[in-house]
Amino acid sequence: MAEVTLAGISKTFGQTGAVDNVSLTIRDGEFVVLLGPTGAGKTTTLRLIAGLEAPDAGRITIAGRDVAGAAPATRDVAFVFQQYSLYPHLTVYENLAFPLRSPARRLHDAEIDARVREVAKMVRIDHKLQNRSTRLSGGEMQRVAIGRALVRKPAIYLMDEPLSSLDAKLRAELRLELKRIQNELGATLLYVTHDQVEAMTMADRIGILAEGKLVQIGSPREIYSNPANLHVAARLGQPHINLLPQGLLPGCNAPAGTKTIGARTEHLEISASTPGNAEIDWIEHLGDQNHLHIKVGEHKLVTLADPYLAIQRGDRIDLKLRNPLYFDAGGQRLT
Ligand SMILES: Nc1ncnc2c1ncn2[C@@H]1O[C@H](COP(=O)(O)OP(=O)(O)OP(=O)(O)O)[C@@H](O)[C@H]1O
Repeated sequence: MAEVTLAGISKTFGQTGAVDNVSLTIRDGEFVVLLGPTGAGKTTTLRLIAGLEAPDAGRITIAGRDVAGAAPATRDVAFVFQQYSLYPHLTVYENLAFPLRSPARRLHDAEIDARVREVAKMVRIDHKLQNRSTRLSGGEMQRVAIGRALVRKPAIYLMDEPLSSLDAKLRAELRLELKRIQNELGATLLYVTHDQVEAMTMADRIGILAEGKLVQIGSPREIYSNPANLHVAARLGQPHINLLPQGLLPGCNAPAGTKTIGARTEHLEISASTPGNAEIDWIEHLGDQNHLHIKVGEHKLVTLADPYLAIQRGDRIDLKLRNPLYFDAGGQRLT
């Protein structure tokens, strides 16, 4: 595995800026997740590294080698796409073996066989090796697609929302497995998603992309607790961070220039009180937790609560802030 660097990479398509001056190092053995809304430039970044697009400006190195002008096949990367893209006429075994059969590799059949069986076990598809790839469930097909990337040991794995077409249960399962496999292999991996749970649970570092720019990069904890601006704060956290005007709630010590207060569940203190400064507008019961919808005058906010909290719709409460996040008029974080 190897380190991959992007230095000042930009790419436009006609009038559309897709990637704007992005600099990023994916360290050897690191799992980096690019998180951003649709159109943020995530896929384009992967395609630039793979050599499927050429940058307008900037430099990409893979294992220390400048890859400008190098064809995709010579870049030593493995790409997993959102859709399974398996060879339908081949068995699972042959799909997995395919990348190893290239004449340039000159691998013996015994070596290929050993590697295919090893990877099939890793992605837990070893019991279906002789099945036609079309006779598999969606989750199994995606395991094979991931396995087909893993049979090779490239400098970097590039994965573009590989779990997004699966149902929630399978996604959660494969998320864990992918992280385990990456750990076992010590693989360098750049993974694109717009799913914050995937980013939080798998990444060593998360890079937040917005309109082609890398707005912030850091560990999941850093990005969650220390967002650089409103955009980043709004990308992580469930329910979404509440954005309130300065002065609406008591209990904060806002620095000069504060325009907006960012309050997540852990930044809010609730106590039953009449008359109180807020009212419970609605309660959503999710089983293991409740979402409390709270009205403060004209403003509405949402917070998580213990399902055993003795509170009902229409109750008056006292709502106070506890070390919330502060943002200026331009949306930049103030500390
Ligand atoms: N081949 C292309 N031709 C023209 N415009 C393109 C092309 N590829 C991407 N774009 C544009 O570049 C911008 C970034 O696209 P990109 O696919 O990288 O975003 P993304 O973050 O991966 O989005 P998504 O989550 O929807 O996949 C978008 O505005 C998109 O329309």
